[in-house]
Amino acid sequence: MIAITIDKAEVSKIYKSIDKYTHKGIQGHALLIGGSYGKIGSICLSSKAALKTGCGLVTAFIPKCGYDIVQISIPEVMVLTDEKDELISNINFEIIPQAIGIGPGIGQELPTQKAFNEFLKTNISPVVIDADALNILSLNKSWLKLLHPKTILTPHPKELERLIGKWSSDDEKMEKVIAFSKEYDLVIVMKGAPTHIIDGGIVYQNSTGNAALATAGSGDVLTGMITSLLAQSYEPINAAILGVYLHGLTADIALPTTGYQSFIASDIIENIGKAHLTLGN
Ligand SMILES: NC(=O)C1=CN([C@@H]2O[C@H](COP(=O)(O)OP(=O)(O)OC[C@H]3O[C@@H](n4cnc5c(N)ncnc54)[C@H](OP(=O)(O)O)[C@@H]3O)[C@@H](O)[C@H]2O)[C@@H](O)CC1
Ligand SMILES: Nc1ncnc2c1ncn2[C@@H]1O[C@H](COP(=O)(O)OP(=O)(O)O)[C@@H](O)[C@H]1O
Ligand SMILES: [Mg+2]
Repeated sequence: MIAITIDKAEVSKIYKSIDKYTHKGIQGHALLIGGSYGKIGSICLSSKAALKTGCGLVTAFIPKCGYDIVQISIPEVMVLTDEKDELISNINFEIIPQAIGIGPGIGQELPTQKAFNEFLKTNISPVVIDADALNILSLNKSWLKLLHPKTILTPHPKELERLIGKWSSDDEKMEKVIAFSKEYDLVIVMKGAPTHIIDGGIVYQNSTGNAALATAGSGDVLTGMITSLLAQSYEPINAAILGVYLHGLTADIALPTTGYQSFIASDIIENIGKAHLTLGN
């Protein structure tokens, strides 16, 4: 096993500054798929985080009940809706996104499981899989074979346990995740304090972030950030590394003004610009 610390020196090697003559068409189009009745906020957070991380265009695919919510809270984001009001039942779109993030707030209802299966069978874009989309995979483990190489999975500890089963020590957990990553050729963002990223036999350990991130929606924001970087043509492992680093850095930057208690997921989004500025333009 090779262990690498994700710090400023490591991230500077992969960071791409913005070309003076770029335009929104070149900056990449990210599609965020998720949300259900009562959890539209998750996709608002992911979509806004994607835009603030630098991709040129963002579309959210949500159930109908979220239409006004997303359009009013983030006018920069385009919206496509499912035919159902309260959940996603048929993931159907004509745009060609450079990256897709799927799962925040999507729920695990049977029609949503079916829609996710159909999506996995037909999708051709690089993907980040999070939250309930991970839980749906755990309920249907044979679908793991449908994932393209280097698909990014972003489980928190409970989601990870549902995917790979229980462990009795940190060493055993790492062994199991490495084996899982190798078996399906996946990039695993193993969220926690600290977050590790596992790509086969290489384990990256993040150095940014703090307990202020223990707040609702902070993972939804991370999904938007990594999807945005994928859409900007970062290789999957580099999108995961840079996304996790910047996400943690926002909390380190904000902490002196927010303290741990009042920091919320929107504060991550507010501080993405300052985090970027520590690396370049
Ligand atoms: N505003 C919105 O719309 C929001 C919508 N959201 C959406 O809600 C959906 C459900 O997602 P979810 O993660 O809340 O539920 P779930 O998978 O059951 O996991 C919870 C359990 O996991 C554990 N656990 C978690 N972290 C851990 C850690 N670091 N370390 C250790 N344990 C940890 C812990 O288990 P316990 O320790 O209690 O056994 C906890 O009870 C999903 O689609 C998501 O996107 C949310 O993002 C919130 C904002
Ligand atoms: N104590 C902590 N220290 C550092 N990072 C944390 C801590 N608690 C949570 N995080 C980070 O916050 C995020 C939480 O993700 P997740 O549990 O999916 O949140 P949600 O589903 O509410 O959006 C992860 O990136 C995790 O690493
Ligand atoms: Mg989550």
